[in-house]
Amino acid sequence: MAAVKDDPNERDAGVVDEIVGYVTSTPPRSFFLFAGAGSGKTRTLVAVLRKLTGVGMEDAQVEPAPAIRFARELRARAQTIRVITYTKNAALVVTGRLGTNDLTEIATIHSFCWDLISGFDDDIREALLAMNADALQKVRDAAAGRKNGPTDKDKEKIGELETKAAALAAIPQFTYSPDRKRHGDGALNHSQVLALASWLLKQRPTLRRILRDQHPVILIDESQDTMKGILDALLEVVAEDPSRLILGLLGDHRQRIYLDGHADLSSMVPGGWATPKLEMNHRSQRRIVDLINDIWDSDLEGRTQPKKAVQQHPRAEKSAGLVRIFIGNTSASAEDKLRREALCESAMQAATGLADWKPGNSGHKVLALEHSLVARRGNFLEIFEALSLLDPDSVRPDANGDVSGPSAVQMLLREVMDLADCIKDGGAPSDFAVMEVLHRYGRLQELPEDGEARTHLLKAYQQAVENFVKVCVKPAVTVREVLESVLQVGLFEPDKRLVAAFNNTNPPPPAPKPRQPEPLENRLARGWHRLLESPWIQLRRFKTYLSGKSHLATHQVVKGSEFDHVMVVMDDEDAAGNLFAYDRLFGAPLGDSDVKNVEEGKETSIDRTLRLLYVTSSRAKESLALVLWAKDGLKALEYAQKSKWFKPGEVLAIPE
Ligand SMILES: Nc1ncnc2c1ncn2[C@@H]1O[C@H](COP(=O)(O)OP(=O)(O)OP(=O)(O)O)[C@@H](O)[C@H]1O
Repeated sequence: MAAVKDDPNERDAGVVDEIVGYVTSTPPRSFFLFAGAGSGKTRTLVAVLRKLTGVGMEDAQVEPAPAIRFARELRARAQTIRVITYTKNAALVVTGRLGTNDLTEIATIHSFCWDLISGFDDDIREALLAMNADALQKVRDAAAGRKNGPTDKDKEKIGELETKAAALAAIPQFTYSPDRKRHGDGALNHSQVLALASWLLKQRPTLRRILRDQHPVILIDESQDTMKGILDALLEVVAEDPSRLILGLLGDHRQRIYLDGHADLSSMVPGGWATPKLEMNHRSQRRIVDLINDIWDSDLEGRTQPKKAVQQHPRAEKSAGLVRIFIGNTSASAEDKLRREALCESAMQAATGLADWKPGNSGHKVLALEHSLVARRGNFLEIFEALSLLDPDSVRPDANGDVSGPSAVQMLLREVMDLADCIKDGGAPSDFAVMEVLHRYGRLQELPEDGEARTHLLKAYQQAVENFVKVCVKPAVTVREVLESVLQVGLFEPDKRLVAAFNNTNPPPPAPKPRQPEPLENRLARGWHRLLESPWIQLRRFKTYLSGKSHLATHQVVKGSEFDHVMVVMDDEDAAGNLFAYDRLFGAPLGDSDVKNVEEGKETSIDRTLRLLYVTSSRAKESLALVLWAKDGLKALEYAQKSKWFKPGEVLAIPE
């Protein structure tokens, strides 16, 4: 026992038992676990679940009696502990580490909410009708308030909502269609399911009772980003009978990056709750842990969020780490920025002596603020822009890994790409590999029964594959050229929209003027044209990016991940929108809306950007390069040199 107590790496060793104690004590206590970056939340969560359920603890020497009793009661009452994660991936990680455990259910908030409400079709209908009636009332009130009476738009909206009410009243059954594959009146999407669950939890005592009867403990990971509405509803259920439902919130307010979450969850935690804390950062070297502590602890003009937080400690053996910040003027051209960012990577290679930092090497992760900035850095901007015109929602990878590109181009991204994978180093692919791909997509199963026709088609396939290989290895080959070899004999089954676009020889319509609306068909026509004329190689790069395997990512998507070496590119000029403003963390004056928000005590761009910088910087285990393209590079450089965030020698100009 003494050894654990004296070991600085074990300063959080008692937290698991502390939490188990809160859950199993009489009366039990809900809790908020302050768990900072790299503090081992998942490990803590898994250890708590093991102890509470006894599953996976069979070899443990002494099992505390209250925990044994608690597990026995769960089983006797057919109850489970419910764990809500932020992403599907996080649910898989927790399930994987926990192993088979019939006393826990781990899933995302959407699954949790749907499990809770599915089957209650009458209640769902009533809730949807009530929400629709609220929306209708708002539009009617606004229309009634107009000097010249309701506008045509008001009338149209009122008509739409009335029609929707009639349609809702006629739906017998509701389903959840998260992947947007099922359509129809009764198909509910992500946000509807969340809104319905919080509405029903607030309005239906029976549902609250069912929840308590099924799950006496609900643990929510990443609670700082969990949708406000659901969290509020659950807090109300707990307040109604604190001994029958225990809520355990795991979170780090410094890492809140989505606007769905509560602005300051930690200060909303009810008085009687326990607030255990994890103080270790097991992930990063000391230099990085010191930096993120200092980032959070800074007094910046325009900051409204409190500095309240647990100071983190690195592991004893992680006493090193390297940090650099490179600063230049954002007026540099896009090409110049890319070239000079590569010089920053080389400078990191020289400073660390590691080939992982070689420009373009996948040993380090490059983070840009926006997907199109990533696409430019990854050299797939043309494809990215073309596909964004076709379906903007399907091209931006999210933390769930659910995004797979526009549905009309799936054949290119899956079948054709898999066939291209058979070509090794420009040589002819093996017949076996090609057959395997054709089989995977059902093409061999669909061959005609008749022997002659079958042989004929197989020969045509063979010829098409030969043409395909020849085209693919050509430098600068376009998507159109590659597609031609596939479409000629119908090697795979294409989407009708893809074929129509391929056969369309009309020139594309011109791009609209900035901020002018564009008819959908024009946008699609431009997207198709651009896609077909783009370099084929870019489609591969785009696919790698979508799958999360690229060495490039956006700032937001890497939440929860960790990498040995990280480069964070900060460029307000390039990033559309004014939610974030890195310049202002380095001495640039506040914007008008910031000044107004400070006066009103509301969140500012400084608050949001500071949290994002906290998240990105804390992903690095060994070394971290911050690259700032500032409006006034010289001023920002001077500011950074004086800032307590950096040590002498860490602040450099971006090499020319
Ligand atoms: N008790 C521990 N001893 C040693 N290593 C640990 C311990 N707990 C966690 N780690 C390691 O530290 C790293 C960070 O852990 P983890 O990813 O679970 O942190 P986290 O709390 O989820 O962080 P974040 O909120 O920043 O994503 C991982 O590599 C993990 O394996």
